[in-house]
Amino acid sequence: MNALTLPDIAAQSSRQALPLEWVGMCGIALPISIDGQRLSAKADAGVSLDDGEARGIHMSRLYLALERLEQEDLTPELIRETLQQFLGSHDGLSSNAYLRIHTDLLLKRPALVSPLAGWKTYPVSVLVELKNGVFHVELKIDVAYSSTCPCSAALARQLIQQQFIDDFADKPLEHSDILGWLGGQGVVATPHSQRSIAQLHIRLDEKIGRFPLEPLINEAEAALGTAVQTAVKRADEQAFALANGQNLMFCEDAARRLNLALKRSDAVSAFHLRVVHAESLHAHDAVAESRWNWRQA
Ligand SMILES: Nc1nc2c(ncn2[C@@H]2O[C@H](COP(=O)(O)OP(=O)(O)OP(=O)(O)O)[C@@H](O)[C@H]2O)c(=O)[nH]1
Repeated sequence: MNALTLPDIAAQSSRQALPLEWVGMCGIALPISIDGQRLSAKADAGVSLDDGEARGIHMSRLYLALERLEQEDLTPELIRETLQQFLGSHDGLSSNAYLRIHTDLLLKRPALVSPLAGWKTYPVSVLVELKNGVFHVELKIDVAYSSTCPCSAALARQLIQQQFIDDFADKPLEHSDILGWLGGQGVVATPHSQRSIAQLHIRLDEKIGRFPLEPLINEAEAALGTAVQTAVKRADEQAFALANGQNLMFCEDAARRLNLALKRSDAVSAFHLRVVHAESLHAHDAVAESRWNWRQA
């Protein structure tokens, strides 16, 4: 037992009386469960420090309030209660509470044709705040997909047409010759495509009871049509080539497709999305953004 009283610096008065918008801890290791899946997460937990005279907040009280999140499945209601606990333990000091949880969701995805499947990770952040008594829940989800440039595809087709003119200028058009030509030397050019990423920042409807991560990812991937694959045999790769050919996309096209898909979702009340095409034509990226009902909280 320590005979001396432990100094409590946080309880002292601040020399510069000034409120602060956010004070807390970032990068706290936290095991969580989402829909029964155990995940490794990092949490950023904070409150406002409204009392400008107070030297500091009580970090340990926020840290300890996170304990419940490792014991129960993560839901908006559980997080709301955690934020209320943040504020309850900072009575007179704080009126706003914040929590950000960053994790990688793991989903098993089937191959396009063969009876195979494999795992994909989706970086996900759950961003919540209890500000002026109003509870906001947002999700950030990254979805990777392939985009084939429609302009490049048209230019490649034109070169193939030119090759056809050159190769068949003085020849009768025989079915077997054309078939062979199409499967070989005729296709002289291919369009460029790139691995692309859709960064979805979604504000959830306040009535939502669970985090609809998998449904939102499925809707985004369906809208794009070219989600990156896991287990791939040649039959799957051929189906992927067809999917790319049927879904030629500029970044603007991808952003518009996602906009329409998210607007259809009952779970979504607002969004700000960003698509990034890591161009193979350029050393820089092609980027488009789209917002709906979006106001910075
Ligand atoms: N406020 C604040 N605390 C910090 C910081 N860095 C480390 N800490 C430490 O976080 C620890 C926990 O703070 P408190 O929650 O106030 O700890 P406590 O006084 O034992 O707990 P309570 O009795 O509940 O107030 C303290 O030892 C602080 O020194 C900082 O930048 N700000």
